[in-house]
Formats: sequence, structure tokens, C-alpha cells
Amino acid sequence: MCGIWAFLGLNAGNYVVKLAPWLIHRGQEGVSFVCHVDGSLVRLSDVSTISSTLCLGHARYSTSGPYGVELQPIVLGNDFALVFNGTISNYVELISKLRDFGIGIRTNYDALVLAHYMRELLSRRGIDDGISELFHTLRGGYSIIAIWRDSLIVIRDPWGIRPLVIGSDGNGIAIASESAALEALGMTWREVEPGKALALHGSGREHWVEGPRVRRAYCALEYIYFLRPDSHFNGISVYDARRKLGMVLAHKEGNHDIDIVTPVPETARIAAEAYAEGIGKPIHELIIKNRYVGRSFIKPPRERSVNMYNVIRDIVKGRSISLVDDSIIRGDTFRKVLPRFRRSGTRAIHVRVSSPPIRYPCFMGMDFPTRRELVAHGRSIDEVRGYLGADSLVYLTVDELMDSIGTTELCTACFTGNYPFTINIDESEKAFSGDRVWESQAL
Ligand SMILES: O=P(O)(O)OC[C@H]1O[C@H](OP(=O)(O)OP(=O)(O)O)[C@H](O)[C@@H]1O
Ligand SMILES: NC(=O)CC[C@H](N)C(=O)O
Ligand code: SF4
Ligand SMILES: [Mg+2]
Repeated sequence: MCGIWAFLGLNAGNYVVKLAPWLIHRGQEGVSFVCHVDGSLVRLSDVSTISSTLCLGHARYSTSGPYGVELQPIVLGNDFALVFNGTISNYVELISKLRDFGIGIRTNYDALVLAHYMRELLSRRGIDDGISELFHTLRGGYSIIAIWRDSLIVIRDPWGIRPLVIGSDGNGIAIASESAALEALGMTWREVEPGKALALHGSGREHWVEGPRVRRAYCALEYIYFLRPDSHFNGISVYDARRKLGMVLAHKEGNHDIDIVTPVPETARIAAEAYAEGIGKPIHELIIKNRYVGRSFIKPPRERSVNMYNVIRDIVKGRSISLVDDSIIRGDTFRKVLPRFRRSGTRAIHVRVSSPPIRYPCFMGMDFPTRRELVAHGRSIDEVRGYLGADSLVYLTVDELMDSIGTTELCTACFTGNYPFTINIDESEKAFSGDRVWESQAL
């Protein structure tokens, strides 16, 4: 999941630099910017002192194409730049559409295909019809901020899979993936509605374009893990949602032999606190995560194996501990954490998860595009417990997830295999799990 943001107004470079730290939890591969300067688009890693009234920022967590920061923002010629959060599930189909437009492109990078496709539609059909066609032909989770000639275009997918907010501090207009970023800079904000696109023109005129009306499918994993807890998504506080997830976990607790609850840092803390309150047990930080290494799940594969956890051995020894995490995806975290508890002489290890088992891949903005990498795929809950080496394991159900978040308008595809739109899992696995270092090459 990437972080995207933009500022339209005086000192735009300074604004986008200030917004960056509030969005880098969404992408750790690096941050990059593009600014409109004297009629040209300039791509830079530091724009704080640049004189510009329109800049875009991007923090990348790649789901497609080569890993690394240098691949967004995408700039095409002097008239088009794009930052994008999500995954274009049908990018292979768009490559054929581009071929019909006379553009040959050979890549496995969805954002590059999207950029060429969007620019082509805008230049051939104009802004309104171009965006409308984009809405009708893209499948996936996507929030997009693009510069097209002297206009800024902001788009949120019709399912509402990915978040996007727009706001202001009176000096200009800011757009960002998350509300917390705009609040941090003292701005007021509102969400861009799903299936809506805003075009802000150089003349100061603005207008909206509407996409198709489809069933809303807000990404459940955004609430569970991805968003900052001080953000709101579709009118729901992420903090509240995580507390409720923890409370429901507490209601399900049937084990009375628990001495201490400990969160698996960082994201699980809020759910773990609510769970500990609910079962009336003390909560202690017994897993110490190296705070300088960032999030582990979103790291590129070669960086994932590094251990970043230690435990407070003297306290866990001889005790029965309930470890609360927000999710188990590839199982990397528990594979690192659990043996440390065992070696320290923990009497019993109970794993509690504030979400359901993740059994299906995501092709809409998270980087787990294959069934084989998911620890719960093809395994019962008891088999996952045995595989991880826990004494007990409790997850939430999908109904409990929806009750806790307070809406049924969720994408739950990674739990259920029911995607918001028709998707061929075998084909999609091939499209997204190919060689991720294949060089992009526009012909
Ligand atoms: O089963 P896994 O494949 O390990 O994935 C799930 C884990 O990854 C995430 O933590 P992460 O370290 O990315 O971020 P956090 O510090 O915000 O919890 C998530 O919060 C789980 O702890
Ligand atoms: N996580 C994301 O939003 C990724 C955006 C885009 N698919 C990329 O790989 O750069
Ligand atoms: S499949 Fe899972 S991670 Fe992907 S969009 Fe749906 S809920 Fe989010
Ligand atoms: Mg975590």
C-alpha cells in the first residue's frame, strides 16, 4: 500500500515535504516527489525549497513491477505525472488496449501501464470522457493523483477500496491517502467519495466526474493493519475499530489460565489493550521491536528475514502468555517471536488474532499475490497453530470483523476468496508473481 499526497498552492514543495513523515508507514521503499516548475515536471527527492505551486509526493510499498522508490511518481513527457496507491488488477488487459492505441509496452509494472493508459485517454477523449472511460475499464483498488497539463486530477476507485482525503489550511488544497496526515498539519479534511474524480484546473475552475455505482468494498486490512490509528476511513475511526476488534476477541476468550497479555508491536497494541481490559488480565510490553527498522510485513522479500524482535525473558519465564497480533499473513512475525518465548521458558503461549485467517491473495493494493505464501491457505486453524508452535490459537470470524468495524461494506476477499469484481485467481497470481525485477521498457 503506498502513501500518496499532493499540494496545490504557494510553497507546495514545502508542504509535500512536511506531509511525508505522516504517510511513510504506507511505503518504506522510499519517498519521492514531482513538482510543476516553469511549465516542466521536475522529479526530485527533496523539494522543500523549490518554487512551485503544485507538487505530488509518494511513499512506495510496491505490489507490482520492480521494487524500489524510483518508479513513482511516474512522469511522461512534460504534461503528465501520476502517483498511485493500489493495484490495477487488470493491467495485462490494459496493455492490449494500449496496443490498440498504437502504444507497445512490455512491463509487469501496473503503475506504468496505468500512467500510459490514463494519459492516452485524457489526450484522446478529454478530461470528462477520459476519466469516465478510465472508471469503466479499470479493475482494482486505486487512489490516483495526477497532473495533466495545467490540471490536477484526483480519483478514488468506485469500490472505495483505498482511502483518499482532500483538505485545506486556507493556503491551498492538500490531498493525501490518510486523514491523520492532514490533521497533523492543522488542516480540515473530507474523504473523496468512492467512484468520484475531481479535476482542478489552472484557471481555478474545478469539476467532478462520476464513475459507475458499484457495491462498496472498503479494504478490511486497512482498518486492521494498514492505516494509522488516528486516521478515519469511510467515516469510521480506525482507533475505534481496532478497540472493538480487541473487545470481540476478549468476548471469545475461553481460557482462564492466562497470566499476562502482550501485544505484538506495533499495530496490535490498541486491540491488545481492549482485549486485556475485556478479560481482566494485565497487559505488559514483553516483545520489544527494534524501532528503527519499520514495518516488517511490507518489506521487500530479501529484507524480511531479518529479526527485529526480542522478549523480556525474566518475565515470560514460567508464565502463561496471551500474544495478541492484528493479523497473521505469511506468518513471518510469529516464526520469529514464538521460539524466543519457548527458549525463555514460557509455560504456555496463546496466540490471539484480531482478524480472520488470511487464505486468499490480494490483487488490490497489498503485496501478497499468491496463495502459497499465506500461512493459513489450505490449513485449518489448528494446523496453523501447530505450524506456528502455539499452545492455542484464536482468530475472529468474518462476521465478528464486520460487527467490530461497524459495516458490511468491506472487501473481505483475502479472508473469503470473494473479490469485489470478477477475478481469475490463477491468472492474477501469474500476472503479479512474475519476476519483480524485470526492467520496465516502453517500446
Ligand atoms: O504474519 P506476517 O506475515 O508476519 O504479517 C502480519 C504481521 O505484519 C504486520 O506487522 P509489521 O511488522 O509489518 O508492522 P507493525 O510494526 O505496524 O505491526 C502485522 O501487524 C502483523 O504483525
Ligand atoms: N502499494 C501500492 O499502492 C503500490 C502501487 C503500485 N502498484 C506500485 O507497485 O508501485
Ligand atoms: S483482499 Fe484483503 S487486503 Fe486486499 S483489498 Fe481486500 S481486504 Fe484489503
Ligand atoms: Mg505487526
